[in-house]
Amino acid sequence: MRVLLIHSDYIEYEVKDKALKNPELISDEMKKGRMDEVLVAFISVEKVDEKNPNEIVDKAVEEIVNVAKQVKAENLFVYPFAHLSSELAKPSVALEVLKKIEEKLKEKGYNVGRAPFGYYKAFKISCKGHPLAELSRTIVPEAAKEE
Ligand SMILES: NCC(=O)N[C@H]1[C@@H](O)[C@H](n2cnc3c(N)ncnc32)O[C@@H]1CO
Repeated sequence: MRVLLIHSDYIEYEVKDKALKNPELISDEMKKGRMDEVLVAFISVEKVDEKNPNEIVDKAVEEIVNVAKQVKAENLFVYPFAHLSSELAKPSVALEVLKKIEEKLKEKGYNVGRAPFGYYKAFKISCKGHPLAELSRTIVPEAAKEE
């Protein structure tokens, strides 16, 4: 999994078109969204993550929470982003992983938003620009490390 973390004044998105034959079913209210004072996690779920999705979910949550505590962010935004890797997991696995990350972050008490999966989206983001405002993480299952 590749994660790009941007501590932002805001992020806003608007769904434009389907990017998959069967994108995530969404309500009209999910077609646009905005979150303020937010740590945005752009996430590419990778093929190697299919070896142990649950482990990847837990590791991603741990990484995101660590950064959220450092930048004192209470609002988090999970953004499906297929552009951080050339070896992507299949959409069915990726969506489940992203949903579980969202769910576990909520369980930890954060306000969590998530952009719809399987769409082209317009988005605007305002990076805060402080030294920890732009971070990236690569997360791999333990099983993959032994190969
Ligand atoms: N910016 C627009 C976009 O990325 N759209 C992507 C994601 O929303 C989602 N998607 C598909 N596979 C993945 C994956 N492995 N990881 C994350 N998202 C995925 O499906 C769209 C087409 O790839």
